[in-house]
Amino acid sequence: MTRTLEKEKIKGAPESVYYLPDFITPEEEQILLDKVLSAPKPKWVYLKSRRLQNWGGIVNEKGMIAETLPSWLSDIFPRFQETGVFDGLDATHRVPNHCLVNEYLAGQGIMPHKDGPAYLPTVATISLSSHCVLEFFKVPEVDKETEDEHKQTQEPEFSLLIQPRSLLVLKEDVYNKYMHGIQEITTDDLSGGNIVNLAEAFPEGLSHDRMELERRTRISLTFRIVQKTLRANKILMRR
Ligand SMILES: O=C(O)CCC(=O)C(=O)O
Ligand SMILES: [Fe+2]
Repeated sequence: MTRTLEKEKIKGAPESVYYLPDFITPEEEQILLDKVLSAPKPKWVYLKSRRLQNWGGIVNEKGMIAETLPSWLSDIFPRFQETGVFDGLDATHRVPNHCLVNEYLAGQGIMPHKDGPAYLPTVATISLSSHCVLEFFKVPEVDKETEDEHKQTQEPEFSLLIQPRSLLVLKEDVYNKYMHGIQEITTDDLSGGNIVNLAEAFPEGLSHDRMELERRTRISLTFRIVQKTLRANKILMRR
């Protein structure tokens, strides 16, 4: 049965958040993990609390010098299309042209942030290997510096338990008006943080002895559409 985004709304979360458990199979998860982990060493960019790979090009303000995504990433596009992940965007932009791979060891995370105007406001994330808790903070329209100060003192407005093999889709309002982040901790307490999708994340039910979840290494694949792209040959000609 085809699952569509419309059926995957979460009670207690804004309209534009969708969570699809078991979007890929364990076999597909293993293939993706093997591909990520066998990428050439220079493909990894090391940050203080995670490492990442850019596929499709490097995004900057001027635009992205687009490279075709490898087939091990674009093989999932038909499933995105069946599910309607990128529907509603203008017709020239229905498939992602960029994939950011993030790897978090247990205890690593990402500061609350907005993904920003370089991308169209639909982002689709597939998770591999470990869960995480993604926290959402609503921000008034303020400049970047203020946002940074804002986050630490605030409780999240809502959180999502993101299980391995799931797909998370953030669109419109939640993309534009909320920041999202992952705390730098090794164990998640599922009874805190206002996690609104526990029923979806544990379809078989949640017993009390499972209120704490220990993190393992998590790899996430975040597919996005970069609006401004440049062709490599044009850049060379301008030099
Ligand atoms: O790993 C994730 O699920 C979130 C990644 C993220 O927010 C980003 O790269 O902008
Ligand atoms: Fe993000």
